[in-house]
Amino acid sequence: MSETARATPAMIVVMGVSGSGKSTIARRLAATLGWAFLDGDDLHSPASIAKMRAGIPLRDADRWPWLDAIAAWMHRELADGRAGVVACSALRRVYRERLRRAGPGVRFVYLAVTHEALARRMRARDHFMPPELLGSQLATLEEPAGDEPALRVAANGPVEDTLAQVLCGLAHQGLAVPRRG
Ligand SMILES: Nc1ncnc2c1ncn2[C@@H]1O[C@H](COP(=O)(O)OP(=O)(O)OP(=O)(O)O)[C@@H](O)[C@H]1O
Ligand SMILES: O=C(O)[C@H](O)[C@@H](O)[C@H](O)[C@H](O)CO
Repeated sequence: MSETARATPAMIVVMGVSGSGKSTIARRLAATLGWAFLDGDDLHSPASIAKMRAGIPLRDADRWPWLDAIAAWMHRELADGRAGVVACSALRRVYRERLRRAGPGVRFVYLAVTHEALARRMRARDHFMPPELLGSQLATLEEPAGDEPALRVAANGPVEDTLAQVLCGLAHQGLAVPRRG
């Protein structure tokens, strides 16, 4: 890792549609690296949670204040010199651009999962997000383009495989090494 990379704390946003494994992978990644962790789901307004629970997709107007609250958390952590990991859908490019305002260290890990695996995972869990919203999630998703600071990971397999791929990809970019001991 270069000294420059070491000097600028990283803020990794684990992104993707509902059921792709963002919360699971982001939490594990933060624990492995010893970095701060935020689950973006915890910052949704009660009104947004009620909407999703009722099977109504969020709209841009619902998401902007939420994304700004997440960006504010990332900005505070970076300003205090702390690296972090955030779970946030960040489905559209404009949402990612908004999150990147938090600071130069913001990067994305995109969990790419097949429609079938997503539907299976969403049916299997107990969560406010109903499986019926998967269609609108996929319709809204704009996969990160080549000019965005994003690592794409195929995340159809077991959690441990996905985590290993993420760590390997980040290490390749000189971004993160698991803490020792
Ligand atoms: N490779 C994998 N990576 C992450 N999660 C996986 C994987 N395989 C299976 N799962 C399971 O998929 C489910 C969905 O994971 P999780 O809740 O982390 O997704 P999410 O993207 O945060 O969803 P949401 O945005 O709706 O909160 C969990 O029950 C998790 O254990
Ligand atoms: O951006 C969105 O459409 C939604 O906010 C969802 O993706 C949720 O945050 C979450 O992932 C649900 O569990």
